[in-house]
Amino acid sequence: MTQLLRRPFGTRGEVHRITPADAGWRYVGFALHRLQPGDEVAGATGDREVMLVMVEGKAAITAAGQEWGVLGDRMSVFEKTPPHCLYVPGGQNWQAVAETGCTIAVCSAPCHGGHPARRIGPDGITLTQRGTGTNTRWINNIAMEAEDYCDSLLVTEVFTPAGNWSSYPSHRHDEDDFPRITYLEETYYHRLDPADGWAVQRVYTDDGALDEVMALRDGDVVLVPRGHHPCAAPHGFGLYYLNVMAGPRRHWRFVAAPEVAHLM
Ligand SMILES: O=C(O)C[C@@H](O)[C@H](O)C(=O)CO
Repeated sequence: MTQLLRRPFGTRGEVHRITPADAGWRYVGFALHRLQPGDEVAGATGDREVMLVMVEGKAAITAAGQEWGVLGDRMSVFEKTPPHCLYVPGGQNWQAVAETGCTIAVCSAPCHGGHPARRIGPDGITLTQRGTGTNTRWINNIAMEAEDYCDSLLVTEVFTPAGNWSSYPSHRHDEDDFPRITYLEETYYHRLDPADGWAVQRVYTDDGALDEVMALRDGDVVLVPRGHHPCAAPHGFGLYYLNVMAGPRRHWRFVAAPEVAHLM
């Protein structure tokens, strides 16, 4: 069975690489680069579209035959300011040269050639409250359904205050039966504040065939191939994550877990 919890495999350069082949699924790819000033990273999109997310720090970006200047602003995700991102369609090259220490996420999914390269954020991304009480969390929609920037990628950031839950009430999006539910694979890139903290994510199906409860550390990635996927941040530790979802259609429709359906 695919290992769902992925620790970073390095501290500089590429530290995560999730490919569909490695994950045992068909759509979502996720890589993460941690660069020092002057470091370079480059890629070719091929038959996939890519969303470059400046998670932290600044880098000069060239992509799709254009210079996009220095992208990035916040030096810590916990500043909670909106991210600078760049959408790069299939069949293009991209390159980033770090201006400061920086963390760049490369979110990818199959493309159909429908969208041009473009900057996304920080303008137009507004931190928005979702949920109430201890289920309050704060969302930066980078490219969800309402943002028609991509062929198949859905990308969002979530800030879960210490002591709260998110991706909750538990829900799944693992069947292709639109409009009731859509099939979307998903990755979570997790960060903790302070960084020596921890949080918890459970990935489980209604029949219990999949049921994993994972202790998350700063910088971990979790794969959600199916099932419900709630997160909890303990008192004292704020949780940030970057979600990437993709599937055969670009709609996020989910079904609640039976035990929490009344909370929806
Ligand atoms: O609402 C949240 O707390 C985050 C979720 O939207 C998350 O992106 C997810 O669970 C997607 O299915």
